[in-house]
Amino acid sequence: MPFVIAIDGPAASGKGTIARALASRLRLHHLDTGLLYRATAVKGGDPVTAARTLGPEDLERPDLRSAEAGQAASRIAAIPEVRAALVEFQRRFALQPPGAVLDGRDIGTVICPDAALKLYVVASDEVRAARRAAELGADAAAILSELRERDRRDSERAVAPLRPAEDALVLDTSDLSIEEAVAQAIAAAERARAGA
Ligand SMILES: Nc1ncnc2c1ncn2[C@@H]1O[C@H](COP(=O)(O)OP(=O)(O)OP(=O)(O)O)[C@@H](O)[C@H]1O
Ligand SMILES: Nc1ccn([C@@H]2O[C@H](COP(=O)(O)O)[C@@H](O)[C@H]2O)c(=O)n1
Repeated sequence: MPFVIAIDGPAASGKGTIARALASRLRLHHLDTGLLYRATAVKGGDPVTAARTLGPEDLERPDLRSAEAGQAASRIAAIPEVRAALVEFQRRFALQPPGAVLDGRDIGTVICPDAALKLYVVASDEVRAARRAAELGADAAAILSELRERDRRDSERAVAPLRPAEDALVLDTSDLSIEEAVAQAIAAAERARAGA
């Protein structure tokens, strides 16, 4: 049985940083599922067709990480047919041996409800905005309102809204360095692997 770790949480909380480190440390595959929604939005045209025809080249575009792509992604992510078009790929990815780490918004609740470990990564709005602003070289106040708008849309949508799975472990990274946050996640993964 592949070892699957589901990581969810609001924008810029540190999900991807933790997911990459866990995958590298535990030698698991990693999928940043937000990229699928960003690529669908940036591809343009009818979003359902874009999601159904997404190819590897769409995931390599240099403009996927922008704040605009994030906003556009959260709009098309509310369309049930877009989500449905992306489910199968994510589930197949998760089942590759020896296992995988997937990060997103609905991994623990919808995509991989049987994951061995579910982490819900959070940080205060201000900390998230400061980190993302530093990463993009952008203004923290503008980023703060962009993150809040995106989180609200992601939490309020009818299908697969952003929320912690009932059995998720909440990891608040507000006062943790990257090394401290990763260490806590690795400890949780080792407990899950040992069946504790
Ligand atoms: N514990 C931490 N301490 C300091 N900086 C951090 C920490 N965790 C993540 N970061 C930084 O915060 C930024 C956002 O982190 P990351 O991209 O991992 O978040 P995310 O939740 O995956 O974002 P998104 O929702 O956009 O996919 C990055 O620049 C990352 O280096
Ligand atoms: N499992 C997921 C992953 C992402 N989304 C939507 O995509 C937007 C961009 O995601 P990032 O992780 O790259 O910031 C996000 O705001 C969500 O709207 C999703 O719905 N489900």
